[in-house]
Amino acid sequence: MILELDCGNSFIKWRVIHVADAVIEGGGIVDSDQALVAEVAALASVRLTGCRIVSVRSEEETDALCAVIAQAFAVQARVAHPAREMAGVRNGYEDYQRLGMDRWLAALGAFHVAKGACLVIDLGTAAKADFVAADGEHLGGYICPGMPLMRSQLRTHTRRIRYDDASAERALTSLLPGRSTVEAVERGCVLMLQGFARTQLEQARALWGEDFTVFLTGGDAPLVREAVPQARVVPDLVFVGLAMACPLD
Ligand SMILES: Nc1ncnc2c1ncn2[C@@H]1O[C@H](COP(=O)(O)OP(=O)(O)OP(=O)(O)O)[C@@H](O)[C@H]1O
Ligand SMILES: CC(C)(CO)[C@@H](O)C(=O)NCCC(=O)O
Ligand SMILES: [K+]
Repeated sequence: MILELDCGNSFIKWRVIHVADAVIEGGGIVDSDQALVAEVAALASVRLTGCRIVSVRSEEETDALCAVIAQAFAVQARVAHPAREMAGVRNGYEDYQRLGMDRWLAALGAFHVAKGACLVIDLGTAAKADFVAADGEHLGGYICPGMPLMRSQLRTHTRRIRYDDASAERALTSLLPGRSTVEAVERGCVLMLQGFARTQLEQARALWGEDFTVFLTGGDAPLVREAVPQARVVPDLVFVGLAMACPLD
């Protein structure tokens, strides 16, 4: 069994899979290295033979996580690194090392699955879109604040926007104009995300007509599902790319 980690800005997504057949033994989402070790160790009969990591955190934080993994499970983690070209995809950044590894791996995974032009929309702490043409050329993409950042900016920079998580969740049962602060903010931010997703779709149409695949991933993907009904929702798209970048056996 191997441990796979997608280390985002706010959360670490983890899963344990059997290498031979990729059957998933367990998984979860945690907000600290310590919680990660506790959850993985709690998985019955976990015997890890390897670990692969994609991280958008600093080198120091990523190294510290690798050390924690080595200590807890006696495996040396493989960390995915930037590449100019991989699996038929050519990195579109002027400086390929600057492209976020989560974006790069999601693009690799998407092109591998689509076998043609594709648009990846990844909604996490940040909202990201990336474009890969049919010949594998990564055209670049867009980065915007995601739902958590939009919400916290409003809370931070206003005096009178204050509400709790439970009422935030209740507010999203509809997207009608809000009749309370929590409804107005939560629904407004969801409409921003949906607008982001629709605009990316327009860009893809302008580039490729109807001949492309749209992928939707990230923790907040469900919030825009209806706005882009043609999208394939693939929550583990980054893991698909991670397996390609860091093969283990
Ligand atoms: N079980 C969950 N735990 C935490 N967040 C969740 C969960 N399910 C959905 N979410 C949503 O996912 C969002 C975070 O998404 P994600 O985990 O993809 O972010 P991230 O990887 O930390 O950020 P980024 O990819 O931008 O670095 C939060 O806004 C939250 O609303
Ligand atoms: C945009 C984020 C923060 C999203 O996780 C990540 O992909 C990242 O740190 N990227 C580096 C900057 C860039 O991709 O241009
Ligand atoms: K991520």
